[in-house]
Amino acid sequence: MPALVYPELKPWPQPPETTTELDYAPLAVLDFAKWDAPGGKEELAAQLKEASHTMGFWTIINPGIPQDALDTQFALANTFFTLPQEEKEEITFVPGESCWGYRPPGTIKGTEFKENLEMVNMHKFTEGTNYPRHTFMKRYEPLITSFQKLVFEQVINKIFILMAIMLELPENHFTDMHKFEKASDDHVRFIKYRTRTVEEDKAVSDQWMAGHTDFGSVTLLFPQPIAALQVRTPEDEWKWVRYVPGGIVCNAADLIALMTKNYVKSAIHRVMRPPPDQANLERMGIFFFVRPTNDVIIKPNFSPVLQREGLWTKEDEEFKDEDAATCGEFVIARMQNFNPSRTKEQHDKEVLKVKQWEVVNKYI
Ligand SMILES: O=C(O)CCC(=O)C(=O)O
Ligand SMILES: [Fe+2]
Repeated sequence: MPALVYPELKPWPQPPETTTELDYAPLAVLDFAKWDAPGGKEELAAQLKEASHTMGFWTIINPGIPQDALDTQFALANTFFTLPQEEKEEITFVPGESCWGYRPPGTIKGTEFKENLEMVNMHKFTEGTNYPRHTFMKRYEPLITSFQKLVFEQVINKIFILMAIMLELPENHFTDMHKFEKASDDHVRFIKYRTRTVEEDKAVSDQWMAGHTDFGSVTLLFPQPIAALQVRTPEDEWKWVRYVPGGIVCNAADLIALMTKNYVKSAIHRVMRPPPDQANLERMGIFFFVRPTNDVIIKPNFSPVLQREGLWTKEDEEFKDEDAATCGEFVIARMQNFNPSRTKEQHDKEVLKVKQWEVVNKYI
């Protein structure tokens, strides 16, 4: 058991669930225990079709990740954030250049207030990748990599198989574009949110992270009970994302939306002050940001579903691979374009052009 192999890791006791009645988003709950049952995959694909086309968010239960493996990752995150500041800052984000390593609390865009979060981004540790890593993280490489591989096999590959089924494509259509062993910007993020007083939060309209979309294909948020995440619904309302015990919250992101002509929605989401019974508790988040491999060309992917929906056009048919951007180029351009010290207004005005694609950063 990993926890016994690394006794020095400080456990992160998960706080109790909120008892506050919140205005929750109606998110589909996909039960992966049905995967091998007759018709199970088809049933799950139908659920994902509806969820990804409307909310862009869904929850997966019974994902096949043992609780002790999750507990160990939370303990790793907790131990990392209690390191002396200079050790955390050994590898630090370079704004406009890279987002690997640690990001200390910054100043909230356009204000004099400090963020209440710190984060660390860990690129997957695969052959041939040479991204900077903390000495601390290197010590735990086998633990980190075995967890990431397990999540890839048990959850990520299955999401992409379901997406292929729902779009009436061969099952390997999206899994061929997402390979753990191949170069891509797949990474895991740990975020620790500290509490703030009512007055401090009031000054920032209770917002802990501005509304945004994610850059890649899909993002996973591992189970944690503090209510803080909100999703922007198709009706343009903010709704809370409900914690489902053992459930992994998933959202679709920009690249999968581009490839499916926005059939799959890249949902805007944000993080807010938790309800009163949880507002005095720190929040630890562990995320898996999944991105296509660097060589994948960003282009509209044909699907009979898109065709029937009238989303497939003559231009899509005539799309030329030669002048198209790859996912590697796209992700680098977006990462370099992201400058945490830039104000929301500056970001909003900018349209980033990556070859044929135009992307607007949405910060709301
Ligand atoms: O803390 C959360 O639940 C969401 C964080 C998030 O959206 C992000 O890091 O992109
Ligand atoms: Fe996000």
